[in-house]
Amino acid sequence: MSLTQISPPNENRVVTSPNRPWWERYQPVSYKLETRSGNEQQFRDMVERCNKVHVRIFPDLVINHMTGSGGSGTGTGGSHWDGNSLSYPGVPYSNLDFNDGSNCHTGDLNIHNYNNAEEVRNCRLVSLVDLNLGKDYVRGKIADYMNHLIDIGVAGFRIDAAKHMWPGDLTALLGREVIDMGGEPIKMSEYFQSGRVTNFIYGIKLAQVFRKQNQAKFLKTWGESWGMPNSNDVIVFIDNHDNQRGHGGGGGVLTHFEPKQYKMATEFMLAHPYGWTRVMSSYNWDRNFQDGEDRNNWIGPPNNGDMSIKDVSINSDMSCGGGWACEHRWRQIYNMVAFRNVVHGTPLTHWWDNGNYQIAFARGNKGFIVINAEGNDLNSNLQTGLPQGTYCDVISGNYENGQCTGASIHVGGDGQAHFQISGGSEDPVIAIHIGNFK
Ligand SMILES: O=C(NCCCOc1c(-c2ccc(O)c(O)c2)oc2cc(O)cc(O)c2c1=O)[C@@H]1CCCN1C(=O)/C=C/c1ccc(O)c(O)c1
Ligand SMILES: [Ca+2]
Repeated sequence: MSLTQISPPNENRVVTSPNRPWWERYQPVSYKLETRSGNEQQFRDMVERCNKVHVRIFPDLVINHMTGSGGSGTGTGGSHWDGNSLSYPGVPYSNLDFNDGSNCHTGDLNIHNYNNAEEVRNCRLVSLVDLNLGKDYVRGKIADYMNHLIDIGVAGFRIDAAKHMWPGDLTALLGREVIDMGGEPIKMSEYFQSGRVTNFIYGIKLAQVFRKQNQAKFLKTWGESWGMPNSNDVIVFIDNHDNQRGHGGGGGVLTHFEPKQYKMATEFMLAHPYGWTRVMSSYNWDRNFQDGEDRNNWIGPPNNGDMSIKDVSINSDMSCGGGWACEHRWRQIYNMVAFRNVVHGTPLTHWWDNGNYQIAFARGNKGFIVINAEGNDLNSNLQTGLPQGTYCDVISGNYENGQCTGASIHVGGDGQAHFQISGGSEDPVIAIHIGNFK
C-alpha cells in the first residue's frame, strides 16, 4: 500500500496575476470538490480507481485560512467570495468565523513576528484571512468537509500550514466524528498521521551530502542522532511542493532539476530505515534565476492554453511526457519503493564506507545498497548479508520474465559480492534485494 498526497481538492480562488500560479490552490473559496483537477464525480472516480489498486489518497487539507483579504471574485467552482467583507457563501462563512483584533494584536491583522506563537496562529499568513478554529461552527464545517472526503474513501490528510493553527484546535477538530472511516473496521486514528510531523531538516542535510558539502561517511549514524524526531513520528522527503521552488522552509534542497543527485538522495532515503518516506511527483517549468531567486517559481502545472490542466502522457518506458516530471515513475525510484517494501522491518546492518563519499549498507538479510557519490571509481568486495544467489541490480534495470534487464550481482556462500561502480556513471548506485533474485 502506498500513500499519495494530492493538491487541495476543494474549490479555490482563480488568481490571474500571476496567471494561474500553483499556489492559487492554497486559497480556499469553499469545500466543494471542484478545481482545475476536476469535479466531485471525477474526484470520486479517481479515489475509487486508486483504492482498487491499493494506492491510498491523502488530500492536502487547507483549513487555516480562506483567500487573501483584498479583493473578491468567483472560485473554480463558481462560488462568489469577498475577502473584504469576509463573505464565503459557498461554505458559508461570514466575518463572525475569522480571527480579528480580539485575538490578533498586530495593527493590520497580518503576521509580522514569526517568533510570537500567538501572532503566528491568530493573525493572517501573507494576508490570507485567518479562520477561527476555536469556534464550533467553523470546526463543524471543516469536520463536514473531512467526513465528506472520508466517505469518498481517502485514507488521511496532509494538514497545510499546521504551525499556523493551535495544536489544541487541531486535536479537538480531529477528535470529532471524523475518526470513523465510514463503516470500515479500521479507525481513522490508525491511519491519520496527526502525530506525524514533516521533517524539513532531513532534505536539507541529505542535499549537503549529495552535493558533496558533508562527507557521506557521516550517514553511518543517520537518524535520531542527527537531532531528528523519533523515526515512527516523522514524514521524511527530499523535497516538497514548496521548497522545491527554493522558498518556504527549505531552499537548497535537491529537486528533479538535478536528477543525478536527486535519485541518489531518494535511493538512500528509500533504502534507509528512518522515517515514513514520501516521494514527490512534480512538473517542469522554465526556471528563471535572477540573483538566486527563481522569478518563475509561481508557475502552475502544464496547461492547454485555456488554463485547463494538461493530461499526463505516458511514454513507452512508463515515464511521463507533456511537461510532467513524475519522479515516482522513474525506474530507479519505483524500484527502490519495492526495495523498501521487501526489506520493511529489518535493521540497518553491514555498514561500509571508504572514509569519504562511498557507502554501502544492508537491510537485515533482505537487501543491500552501494552508493558511490565520489568522483572516483568504486571497486570492492563487500559483505552483503544476503543468501547466496544472483540478484538483479534494480537501479540499472528491472527483473523481467526471469531476466535482469540491467546488471546482475552474484553473492557467494559467504555473503560476499564484488561491486564495481564508475564515479562518472549517471546512476552510480547498485541495489539488490531478495524480492527478485533468481
Ligand atoms: O511569496 C509568497 N508567499 C510568502 C512566503 C511563503 O509563505 C507561505 C507559507 C509559508 C511558507 C513557509 C513557512 O515557514 C510558513 O510558516 C508559511 O505557507 C502558505 C500556505 C498556504 O496554504 C498558502 C500560502 O500562500 C502560503 C504562503 O504564502 C508566495 C505568494 C503568495 C503565495 N506564495 C507562496 O510562496 C506560497 C507558499 C506555500 C503554499 C502552500 C504551502 O503548503 C506551503 O508550504 C507554502
Ligand atoms: Ca491561523
